Amino acid sequence: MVRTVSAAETAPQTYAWPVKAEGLRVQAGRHLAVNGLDLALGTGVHGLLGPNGAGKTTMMRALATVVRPADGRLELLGQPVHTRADLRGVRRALGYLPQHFGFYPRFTVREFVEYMAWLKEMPAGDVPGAVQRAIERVGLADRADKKMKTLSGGMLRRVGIAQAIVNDPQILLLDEPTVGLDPEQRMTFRDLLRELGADTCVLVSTHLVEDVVAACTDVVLVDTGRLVWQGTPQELARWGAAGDAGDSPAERGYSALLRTHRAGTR
Ligand SMILES: Nc1ncnc2c1ncn2[C@@H]1O[C@H](COP(=O)(O)OP(=O)(O)OP(=O)(O)O)[C@@H](O)[C@H]1O
Repeated sequence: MVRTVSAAETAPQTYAWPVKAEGLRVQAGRHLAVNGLDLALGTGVHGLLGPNGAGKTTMMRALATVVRPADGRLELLGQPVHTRADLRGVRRALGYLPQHFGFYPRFTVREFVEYMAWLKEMPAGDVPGAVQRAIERVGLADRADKKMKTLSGGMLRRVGIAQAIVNDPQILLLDEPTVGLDPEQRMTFRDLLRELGADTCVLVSTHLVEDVVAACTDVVLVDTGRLVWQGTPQELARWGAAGDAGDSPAERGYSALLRTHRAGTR
């Protein structure tokens, strides 16, 4: 299949970071869930770690432009999105799997992914091929014409990943994509992540430190709405000591960094 290359893709890149946040503050209801976040993300797979309530979902929602920041700066693909700018161009280049995504249960997998491709304003001629490829990449080709309501939880999650990648996004945001995936599918998904990270800025939130070690080039650790630490999975593993909680060097590194951060903020 020959993919149509948009003008945006051939234009010279004028920004240093696909994602750049400075002093970002984002409300979740009345709560300031992201509270002064500084972050720069390049091409690659960034694993977003942090305890429950750290602000990961709220941060993803701001990056996906579904919630406007309360304060600070946020630039996506070099374009400020914290202002009232026209976001259509940026949104066309985004892929987003929310923590909970809605769908019409009577749609087939193919109809749903097509519908999302249409919402992302993909050229009509590109849609059927792109949809088929996205469905194949998540291993659901044999279910493509089954209704969404007949799928298992793990399969639905994979449809969610398919809709997020259908437009070959430049920024891909995946909020807990591996929830409900069986071990075999998690391995396949890690391969897909590595493949996508070659030319895309991928941010993937998870509670599974082992997934981050296996598939991410970079780790982003957040707590109480702020960046605690950023580095490679190998550096994360070096932070842990024998007394830290966890079953692997990276899990112990995670515990050690959070402990140190919390001691410093008390
Ligand atoms: N609608 C809301 N109203 C008030 N507080 C909220 C709302 N949504 C989220 N919060 C609070 O904001 C904080 C951050 O929530 P968020 O869902 O972003 O965290 P998270 O890191 O994704 O957590 P988890 O790992 O549990 O998914 C939490 O303290 C949460 O209780």
